[in-house]
Amino acid sequence: MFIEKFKVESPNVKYSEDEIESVYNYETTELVHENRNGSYQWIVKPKTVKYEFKTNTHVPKLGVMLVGWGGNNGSTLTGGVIANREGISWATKDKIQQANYFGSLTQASAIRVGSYQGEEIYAPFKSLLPMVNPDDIVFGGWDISKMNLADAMARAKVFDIDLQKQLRPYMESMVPLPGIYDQDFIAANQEARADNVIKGTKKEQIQQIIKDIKEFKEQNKVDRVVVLWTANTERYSNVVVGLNDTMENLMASVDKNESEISPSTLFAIACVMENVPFINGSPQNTFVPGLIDLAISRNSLIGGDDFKSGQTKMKSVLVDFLVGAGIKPTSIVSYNHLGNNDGMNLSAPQTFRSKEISKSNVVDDMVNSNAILYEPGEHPDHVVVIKYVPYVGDSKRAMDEYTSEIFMGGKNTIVLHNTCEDSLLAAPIILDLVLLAELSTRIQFKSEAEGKFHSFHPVATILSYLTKAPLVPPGTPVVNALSKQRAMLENIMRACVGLAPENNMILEYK
Ligand SMILES: NC(=O)c1ccc[n+]([C@@H]2O[C@H](COP(=O)([O-])OP(=O)(O)OC[C@H]3O[C@@H](n4cnc5c(N)ncnc54)[C@H](O)[C@@H]3O)[C@@H](O)[C@H]2O)c1
Ligand SMILES: O=P([O-])([O-])O[C@@H]1[C@@H](O)[C@H](O)[C@@H](O)[C@H](O)[C@@H]1O
Repeated sequence: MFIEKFKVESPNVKYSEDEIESVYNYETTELVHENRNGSYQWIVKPKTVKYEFKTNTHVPKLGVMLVGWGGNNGSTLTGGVIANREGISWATKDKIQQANYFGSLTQASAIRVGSYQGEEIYAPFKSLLPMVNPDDIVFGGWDISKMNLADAMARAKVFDIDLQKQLRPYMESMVPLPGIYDQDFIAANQEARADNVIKGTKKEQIQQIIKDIKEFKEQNKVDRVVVLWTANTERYSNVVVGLNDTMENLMASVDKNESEISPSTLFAIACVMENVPFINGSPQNTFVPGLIDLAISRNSLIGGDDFKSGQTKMKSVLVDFLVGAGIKPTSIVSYNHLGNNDGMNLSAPQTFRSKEISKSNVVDDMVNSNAILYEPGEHPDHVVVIKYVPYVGDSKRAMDEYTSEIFMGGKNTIVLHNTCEDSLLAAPIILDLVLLAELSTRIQFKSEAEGKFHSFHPVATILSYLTKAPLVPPGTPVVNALSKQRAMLENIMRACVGLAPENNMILEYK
């Protein structure tokens, strides 16, 4: 059975006008490696740590500023939210289609809250904690192309024509602010698009971005702003001692107008300086060490990298299943072609390399979790191929082959074919990223050992379910397995309302 909402009644949860307070017993373990009776043993000690959470329940009016607003993802998300907000339906060759948020974890997935009279009871994921209603989001942003959002939507060729016609009046007045264009960081084939750029030094560009954010916030009377990069994939920035390895060096490099500071890092600096959450939806290393340093020093949320939308999302499920089942993936080949502008930008070796990295590292945690299957340092052959084929447009054609070793020397080969508009996968993920980033800034918590409440670490690991290459605080583990990432997110939100993690034991029926 499905219920729309629920309230937790527990001595550990208190609802007030301004916040939800919860006390949560975090069940974990402590390991020791000790010499017992002359031989070293691993001892696992269950440990309970008491945490307190406070979630501010005042949901802000949220402004979302997209870098790359006029792109396929940016125009598709903007149009999709408008269609949902206005209740637009449109004719397709099959039926009259209603707007929906399918593909969004926060808007279209469910959680199990328990059982009632022998029936499993589920509720919307978004019913766990008060979240921004996406219909209320005010969109804005920047693009190096000055095309308005209605024309950009037509250029993207993602939405059905009848939908585009109905959306055009809402979108044609939306014009992106000038972006920061640096031909050294994206493919040369993007130059023709760059007719809407901020001139000046890198420092002046940062100051302009800060000014844009302040004016957007004032003009639209929004309470909070989240900035998300859905602009083109850049090449990796060189990380150099003295250039961008510390926040002092990074800021000094900006003052010296150092060429190696990328547009995405400039946007990130502006956002950190304004304490505006910044999320990187692309694979490049926007978050050079100096930027991470700066975000931590100012406790300003940063998250990324690279939306996890299709092939990689599937990979982080399939390899988790195989390794979890004791089957040994030995060869993974991920090929796709697509014909959108992203594909055209990725046709350059330096920008493709950024994507190849983010798409290749996604199996590391799963492989490293099982020494029965893999010797130290052993890993599957893993190849990523992306080709640009203009004719198919945004309709990405992904083909994957997974070969594994199975029982008694057997081999198993799984082949997948996956076709859909890439932007229809990415847009709901962008929505989740900005909604969860905003929510996480309203949560404070502390353990029994800590004197005062604090926010999550500014490097927002909580967003990892939505990214190919999760950005994590230095020295902390990267988890890519999709089920673990989703469970982490849901269970943290459950803890905020005093609910235990979903352990799927349902002992009551055993
Ligand atoms: N399924 C997906 O679509 C998917 C999945 C993962 C990651 N991504 C990443 O998301 C990003 C956007 O994808 P897309 O399909 O919308 O691409 P797109 O090329 O359609 O849109 C990118 C937009 O950014 C603009 N732009 C480029 N550099 C800019 C800058 N410095 N400042 C402001 N605007 C700039 C371009 O003019 C373009 O309008 C890409 O980096 C892509 O790799 C997409
Ligand atoms: O998310 P995913 O399907 O693994 O990866 C996708 C790539 O396969 C695609 O070629 C690229 O254009 C998209 O930006 C996205 O990164």
